[in-house]
This record gives sequence, structure tokens and C-alpha cells, in this order.
Amino acid sequence: MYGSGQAAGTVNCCIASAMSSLEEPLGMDKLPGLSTIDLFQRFSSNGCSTSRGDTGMGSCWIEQNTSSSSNSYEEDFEYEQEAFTWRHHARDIPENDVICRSQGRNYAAYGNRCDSRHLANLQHNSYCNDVCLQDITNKIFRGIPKYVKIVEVGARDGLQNEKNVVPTSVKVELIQRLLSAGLSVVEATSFVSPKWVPQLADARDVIEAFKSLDTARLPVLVPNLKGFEAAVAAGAKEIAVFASASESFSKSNINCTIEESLTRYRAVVQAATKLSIPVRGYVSCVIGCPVDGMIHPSKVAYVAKELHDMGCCEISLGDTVGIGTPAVMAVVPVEKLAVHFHDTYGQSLPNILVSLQMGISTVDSSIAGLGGCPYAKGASGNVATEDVVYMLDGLGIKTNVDLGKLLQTGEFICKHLGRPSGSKAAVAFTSRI
Ligand SMILES: CC(C)(COP(=O)([O-])OP(=O)([O-])OC[C@H]1O[C@@H](n2cnc3c(N)ncnc32)[C@H](O)[C@@H]1OP(=O)([O-])[O-])[C@@H](O)C(=O)NCCC(=O)NCCSC(=O)C[C@@](C)(O)CC(=O)[O-]
Repeated sequence: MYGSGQAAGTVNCCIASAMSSLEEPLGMDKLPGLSTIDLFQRFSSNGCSTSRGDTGMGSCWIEQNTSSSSNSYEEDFEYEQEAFTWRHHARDIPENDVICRSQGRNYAAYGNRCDSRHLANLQHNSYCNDVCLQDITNKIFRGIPKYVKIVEVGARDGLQNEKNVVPTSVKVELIQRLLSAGLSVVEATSFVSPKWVPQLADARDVIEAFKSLDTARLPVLVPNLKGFEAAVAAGAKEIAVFASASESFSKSNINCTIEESLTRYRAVVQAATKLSIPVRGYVSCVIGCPVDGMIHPSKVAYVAKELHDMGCCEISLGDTVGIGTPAVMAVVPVEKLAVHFHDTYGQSLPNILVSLQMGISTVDSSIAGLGGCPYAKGASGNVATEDVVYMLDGLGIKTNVDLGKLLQTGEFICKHLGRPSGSKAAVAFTSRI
């Protein structure tokens, strides 16, 4: 049995509409049964009640004191000193001032536009009793990690699908900004065939730009020994190999079978181990494949185990959690697992929540929700890093990422690409400003 154990009992909103990270919608019968109403009723009976008819995630107003609904910004301001809130009130805010709140912290940007200087000086006023917040979080999301490592994949996964070539200088600045926003791992590029992914043909130049930056963790994708050697020559200190749980996707993505890819990766991991270079392993299409349809969890577990056994220190799953992940957890320690969601059906955040409940504490995401795989038709961008950080902030989970700087970074790359952000949080903050 899979998909019913670990996730049961708490986060249901995630489950109701969970779908494949790439294409396949999953039936309700495949998902753990949970009850939102039950969750919130139980929660309310513990001294907190929901008001204003909000019960949805992200807009849950949980009162600690009885309070009538207030109509002014000042009232909300005072009220929130004692309230746990995921709801953001913007009533009666002075015209040119923007108050953006997250988990009892106010990010205040003064002025009538999203100016980087203003965002850089965001005021962090702690209105919320952290202890209470943690207590509430613990009740709802029992076992949820206190810290989540975000692996930012925007510069690689996000850009690889871009038709117009992004100049190397823009890629380098994007990576610099992501690092300065506090992201500890920024996947920088891929050493793949430039015929297959022309956008990343400048991989060497991108990595060389960071050669002197010893502390930055900038893993790169390599599909074979040739890519590995080029990556090492350029100065890469961490790599990732990428296998698939779907035969068809493996062929279309790296032009070989799953077994052939594992043989290649064994050689790569062996070479990397000799140089003490850590290797991350990806498993793509772990639920659905646009061509092969549903993928059996045992296949996912097999590929994940092979990658783990050959020496990959972390396995990132493109998974709809609740189905495939438990099968993998039986063969790979949970602390070595990461989740990697494309937001094709808008289910990434709830899926991440369920992943956290299962004990996973590494989440891949992409700035401004950029991305999509050129060899997975229909797969949209990754879950936006801004949205992940906003949600984790709201849950009181540490990421060490500065949301203000992240928003600026998203603005920077979207401006360059000439398109709006794929991050809901970024759009919301910008529309207020
Ligand atoms: C794997 C190959 C190279 C096989 O491609 P192939 O055509 O089968 O390779 P080949 O060995 O026959 O060589 C053909 C040519 O490519 C060259 N070549 C061979 N290897 C390299 C290399 N490393 N770097 C540069 N050049 C290379 C090689 O030297 C030769 O050059 P030529 O003699 O014709 O001039 C190709 O299929 C490829 O590069 N695929 C990469 C596709 C890719 O990057 N996809 C996106 C990443 S995966 C992803 O996004 C999913 C993930 C990870 O995010 C998780 C998720 O979302 O689920």
C-alpha cells in the first residue's frame, strides 16, 4: 500500500487535487483521505476559531481573542499583535505605502513602486508570538521540519527552456542575486550537449564566473562523463545526474534507456567520488509521463535506489507526494530525499506541504516559477521560489531566504525575459505596489 500512511490525518487541501508533477491528473481514490472540516474543527476547539468564513490555506484567520471585524488598518495592526494570521489586510493603507505581511512579519515598502532600495530595507516587525505560532504549526503539521533547504533551480531548469538566448552576464547576475537572497544551493547550469539545449551552451563561462567564490554551492547537471569532465575543468564543485522513471522520457531527454543512463551515471559518480565532488541524483517523471502514462512506484524506487547506491548524496523526485514518495522512502533515507515539482496543475504548494509532513526537508523551486523541460511536453515551470518561501515563512519554517531580495531577483529576471512572474506571491506584492 502506498499513499495513505504518512500523509494521513492533517493536510487535506493538498490531497484533494494532487496531480502529477508533469501531466497526469490522479483520481481521488489514489489519494490519502483527509478532511479539511475535521482539521479546522479540531483546531478551533483548541481555543482558536476561524472567522470571516475563511478556511482555505493561505487565508485562514485564526483568532486567539474574540474580535469583531475591524475596518481600519490601525485596528488590524493592533489586533495582529495577538493574532496568528495568514490573511493579509490592506484596508485603509496610506496610498503610497505598501504593507506586505507574512507570518506576523510586515514587509513594508514605502513609495508607489517596488523599488529595490525600499525592498532591501524591508521592515521586519514581529507582531506574532513566535511560540504560539510554532505551537499552532506543530498542531496542524505534526513532524514538519523546522528548517527547509531550498534548492534553487531557476538558472538551470528555469532558463533551459527559454527560446531566446539569455546573455551570460544576465545568468551570472541572476545567480549572484539568488545567492545574496540567502539561497544556499543554486543550481547554475548544465554541461549537456549544446545541440540539445542551446540555451545552456555557455555553461563553462557561467561556472568560471564563480570560480573564486569558494563558499557558494552551485551544482551543475551532467549527463555523461564528457559533461562531467567539462564541468570539473570549468571549476564546478558539485554535480547532479538526471535519470528518469519513464523509458520514453529517458529516451527523449538523454537519448538512452534507463539502464544505459544508470551505467553512464555509475561512471560519473565514481569519477566524482574520486575528486570528492558530491553528486545529486534526479528521478524524473516519477508519477506520470506524457508518453508512458502512470509510472509504477516500484520503478521510481528502483531508479532512486540505484542512484543512491551508486553514491548520490541526495535524490530529487519529480513526484506527486502521497503516491510515489513512500515507496522511495522505503529504500532511500528520507533525509536524502528532495522534491521537485513543476506547477502544471497548480498543485505544487500542497504537494510540498505533504512532503514536509513526510519528513522531507529539501525542496526544489525556481525563481519566478521559470522553467519547463524541453523534452517533457506540457510540463510548465517549477514551483516559484517566492511562493515556497512565502508559504514556509507563513508556517514559521526557517529557510534563511530573504523574501524581499527574492522578489527583486524575480523582478530582475522577468524584466529581462519580458514576461510576468509565474509567482503568485510576487504578482500579489507587485499589484499592491
Ligand atoms: C545526453 C546527450 C548528450 C546524449 O546525446 P547524444 O546525441 O545521444 O550524444 P552522443 O554521445 O551521440 O554525442 C552527440 C554529440 O553530442 C556531444 N556531447 C555528448 N555529450 C556532451 C556533453 N555532455 N556536453 C557537450 N557535448 C556533448 C558529442 O561530443 C557529440 O558531438 P558531435 O561529435 O556531434 O559534435 C543529450 O541527449 C543531452 O545533452 N541531453 C540533455 C537534455 C537535457 O538537458 N534535458 C533537460 C534536463 S532534465 C530535466 O530538466 C528534468 C529535471 C532534472 O529538471 C527533473 C524534472 O523536472 O523532472
